[in-house]
Amino acid sequence: MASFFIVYGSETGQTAKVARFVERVLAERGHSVTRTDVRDATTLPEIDYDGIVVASPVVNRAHVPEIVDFVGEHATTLREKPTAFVQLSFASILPSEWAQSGAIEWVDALAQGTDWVPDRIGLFPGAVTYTEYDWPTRAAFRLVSAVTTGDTDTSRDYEYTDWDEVESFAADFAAFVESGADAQATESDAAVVETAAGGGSRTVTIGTPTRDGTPVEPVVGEAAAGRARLIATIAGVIGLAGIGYWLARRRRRPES
Ligand SMILES: Cc1cc2nc3c(=O)[nH]c(=O)nc-3n(C[C@H](O)[C@H](O)[C@H](O)COP(=O)(O)O)c2cc1C
Repeated sequence: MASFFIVYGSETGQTAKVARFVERVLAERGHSVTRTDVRDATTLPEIDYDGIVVASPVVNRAHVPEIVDFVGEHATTLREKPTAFVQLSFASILPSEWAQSGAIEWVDALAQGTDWVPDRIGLFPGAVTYTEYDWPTRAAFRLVSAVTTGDTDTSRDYEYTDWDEVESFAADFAAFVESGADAQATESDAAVVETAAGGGSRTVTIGTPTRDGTPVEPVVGEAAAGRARLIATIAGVIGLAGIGYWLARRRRRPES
């Protein structure tokens, strides 16, 4: 029996759900598991576990700040132990190459900032939980969804996480820890690639971007697509005006 520590951050609950699921997979293999919401833990336990799982969604192009702090604080321990990092994002829902490479770049940024390269990395599609969002977030996700997944019914939530893939990932990490960190990736439906980062090798599991694995065509009507384009154009003009204003102010500001 090995001991595992799972620490996660979650804004709207999907990563918490994944953390609970990973806990169950590990426990079913006979391991002892401690699972902690990074925000609930007033003091984090001294980490002395055989394997550590860190999980975070991407929110506004970054991981949950408390998770980043946790990794920074415990980087030495994380470098010495078998570790897995689980990332949930909207980008991983999308089959396009830019979205997929963007998803791994967030992990690269975390690894570079903390000098920690997890042994196993899982990039999984998250969820769009319209019913949990405030109206600006709901509107933003409706717009993004209109031009990507087509899932724009804001009266319900959309879960894209493939639980079989998360199970394979958790089982693979368990096998890795059980065998003294020598195990190779097990069979999985998800793409598993070996890459080098920061001088070490790592195994990245890339969750299937859509429910059935086929690229999604934007399933929006012409009118909706036209509205989305108009809003995007207005947002772009406002953004550019903001940058112009900022530059103008900077130029006028006297050198100190
Ligand atoms: C306010 C907000 C900002 C988000 N920003 C991003 C982002 O920049 N990139 C991305 O790929 N996904 C983004 N997402 C999608 C989340 O990563 C996804 O919904 C994930 O499942 C959320 O996990 P959680 O429920 O554990 O918070 C964002 C979600 C929210 C609510």
